[in-house]
Amino acid sequence: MQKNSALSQPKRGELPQLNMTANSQNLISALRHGLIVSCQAPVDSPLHDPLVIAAMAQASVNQGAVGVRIDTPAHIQAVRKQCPTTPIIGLWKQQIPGSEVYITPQFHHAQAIALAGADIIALDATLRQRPGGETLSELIPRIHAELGKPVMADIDTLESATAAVKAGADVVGTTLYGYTASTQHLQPPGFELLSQIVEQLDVPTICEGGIASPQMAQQALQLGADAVVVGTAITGIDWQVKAYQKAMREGYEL
Ligand SMILES: CC(=O)N[C@H](C=O)[C@@H](O)[C@H](O)[C@H](O)COP(=O)(O)O
Repeated sequence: MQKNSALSQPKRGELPQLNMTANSQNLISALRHGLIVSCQAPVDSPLHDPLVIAAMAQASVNQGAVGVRIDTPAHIQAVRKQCPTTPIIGLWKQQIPGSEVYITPQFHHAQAIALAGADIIALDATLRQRPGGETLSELIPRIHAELGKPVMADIDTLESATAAVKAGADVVGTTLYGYTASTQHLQPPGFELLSQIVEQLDVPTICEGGIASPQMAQQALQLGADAVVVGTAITGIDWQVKAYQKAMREGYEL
């Protein structure tokens, strides 16, 4: 794997001064055609613990994951400590009253996850109104200029992907396909959306959401994804056990 200078660690509380273009390119090539494991857990789960999340991240890296996707500053900090050179896509899920945007909604959330050690800042890049009124085309350049970090735009449609690229996103991800009012009738993974982005936009694209088997991850690459994020199918014990339980109970009661 190419040595990624962007991943060298700044001193605590410091943000690195980076050449954004070189930084983004290094990161994208470090992730190329690889598996990124999303190590997250529901807040009411015993797995929602920095040490547990860091152990899941380390286990993923040991088996060949090229990066991890991590929620909250505390978990990012723990993973950064455990896996000093692993690319971390960081986010911070925050529900803000009156807004549907919850993945890294505002600049100060991006700043907190950058300081915690994230290499790439993932944020909601749907066309929905952001809390605080900051637009995507203000937020992304601000993250570049003040935090020196590339941005992964979590989109739901081709329109939002196009707007994100125009706003300066370094990578787009199909993360929110199926999770917004305009896409809730659709079932992830967003393979059709992925194909449209690959055909129509010139931007590195990550297939994320609903990848439930190695074969599906393979299919995403064949459709042109630059990398694939898998969460629930690998690290989602709570969700998986619930699904098994439900299906078995239903089958038994029939
Ligand atoms: C929609 C949303 O909030 N997605 C989140 C984004 O970080 C996570 O809850 C997902 O687990 C992640 O996107 C990976 O997807 P899947 O777990 O389906 O492999």
